[in-house]
Amino acid sequence: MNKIKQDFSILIVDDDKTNRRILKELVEDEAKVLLAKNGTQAIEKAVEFVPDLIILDIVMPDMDGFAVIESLKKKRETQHIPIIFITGNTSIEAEERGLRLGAVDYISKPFHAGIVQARVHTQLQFSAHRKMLDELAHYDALTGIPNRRYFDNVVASEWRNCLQTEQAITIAVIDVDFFKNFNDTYGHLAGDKTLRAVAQALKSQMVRDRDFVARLGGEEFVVVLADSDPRRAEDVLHNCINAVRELDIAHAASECESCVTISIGCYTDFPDKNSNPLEALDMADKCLYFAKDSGRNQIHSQHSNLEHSANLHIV
Ligand SMILES: Nc1nc2c(ncn2[C@@H]2O[C@H](COP(=O)(O)OP(=O)(O)OP(=O)(O)O)[C@@H](O)[C@H]2O)c(=O)[nH]1
Repeated sequence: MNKIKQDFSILIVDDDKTNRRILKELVEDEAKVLLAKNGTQAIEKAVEFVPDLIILDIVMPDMDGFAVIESLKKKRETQHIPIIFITGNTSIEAEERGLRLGAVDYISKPFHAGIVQARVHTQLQFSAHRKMLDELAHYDALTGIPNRRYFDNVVASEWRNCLQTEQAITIAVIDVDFFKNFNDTYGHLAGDKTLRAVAQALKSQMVRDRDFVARLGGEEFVVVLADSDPRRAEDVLHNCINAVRELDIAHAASECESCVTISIGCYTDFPDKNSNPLEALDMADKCLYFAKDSGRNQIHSQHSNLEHSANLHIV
């Protein structure tokens, strides 16, 4: 059996210290092991570390394994984590309940070491495939940053968060200036290299955990700044413009500068029940056209209920 080589982690949840130690020894060749001795600790560690697999005991004081799995399946950040029950409860009813609650496997104690290892190995292989599919589905192949699909998920969930917390959300659409001319002058491969460099420059400005940048397609990128003061959002976007200029990629065919630059359309909204992220994206896109019409290499920003609209030139 080939060991899984990727960086995996497994959370072992058992109230019995000896069981925790034995299980740890069985799986530690395949993955980094985290330990929890009760249900509360298990949930805390699952949320904090989001392990690739959880091995869960059922009979524990205070909170049993069924309550733990129910709680984990309700949380967005942990609901996808596969869970194997390992338990002394050998009844058919318990096994059926565990599987119906979403466990991927059910192993009875006393367990056979080789069987535990084989089943854990199988689940880690599934995890490896899931990760690969997730990568393909959510990341842009050229630049390595999140893609349009990932953006759609993030903006929808951040919109809901900001609606609940009554915080502002900023969506900014970013376009590389005169990129067709760039390709025509320097070739498509140089164009690809530039898109990768621009993506990294934008990513380097996403300094807070929730700051998000994705490639929308072609030479267009999008930034989401949730729970962010509009002034801070504008600062971040200024920094994006400067970071791209500082790449200092020659662009002899640009009609606004001698190096590669970007234009940004920025829309800030306080979400309410009548607004939605797609409309906000559309507004940001309209702002982008203003920025382009006004000479490119600049931000045009608008705020929904602040009656504020401005062109911010970068020198
Ligand atoms: N190298 C490269 N070029 C791409 C890629 N995707 C889109 N493009 C090119 O990006 C260019 C976009 O051209 P336009 O939409 O006319 O935009 P522009 O030339 O930047 O003009 P403005 O937006 O008005 O400044 C086209 O030439 C596309 O072929 C890609 O993945 N790699």
